[in-house]
Amino acid sequence: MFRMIHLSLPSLSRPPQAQVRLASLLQRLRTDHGCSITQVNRIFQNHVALSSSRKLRGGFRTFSTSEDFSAKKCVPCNAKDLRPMTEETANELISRVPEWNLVNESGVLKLNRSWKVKSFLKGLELFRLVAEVAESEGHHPDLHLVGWNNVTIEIWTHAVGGLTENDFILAAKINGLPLQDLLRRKAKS
Ligand SMILES: C[C@H](O)[C@H](O)[C@H]1CNC2=NC(N)=NC(=O)C2=N1
Repeated sequence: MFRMIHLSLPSLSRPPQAQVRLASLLQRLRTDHGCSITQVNRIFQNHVALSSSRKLRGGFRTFSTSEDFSAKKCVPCNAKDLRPMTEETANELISRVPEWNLVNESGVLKLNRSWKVKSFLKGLELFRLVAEVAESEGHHPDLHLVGWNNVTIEIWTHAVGGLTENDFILAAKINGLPLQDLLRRKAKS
């Protein structure tokens, strides 16, 4: 059973004091919330990001710092406590999905990446491979194929109007697809 722990988390942007406060906070997780040592260690090892939602007032979602996003599974987007992440958190995570860009489209944060494919049909084949991953994750990208060979994929969580960890998981899984044969060779510089 997933239990949301509402804690006023110290800002991690000022490491020295925050680390001390964080250590005592983690002690409180054990004493006040009955977390086991294993649970506390898992929270400590993970990057803890403040939820951007006022309603959660210091609630938090953890983003694994070590685990590769492609090894994770998306969660249903209709989960009640799902909130868009802050731009600060997105900027911390973007380096974990190489070749993807973080864009802010009229206030909505999205991930996007473009490819040049060999042909229109290869573009549709790329869409099919991506669609298989999306369907298995229950999380879907916006697909664009323009000028016959220019593919752009945008990923964001429509249910919350911004980015969640699901988007980074889907981007990482798309990075793992065998797309090489569909793509035009980069012109020799
Ligand atoms: C219940 C299920 O999670 C929703 O219908 C999913 C389907 N795929 C989705 N994909 C994306 N990108 N955003 C969503 O909000 C979303 N919602």
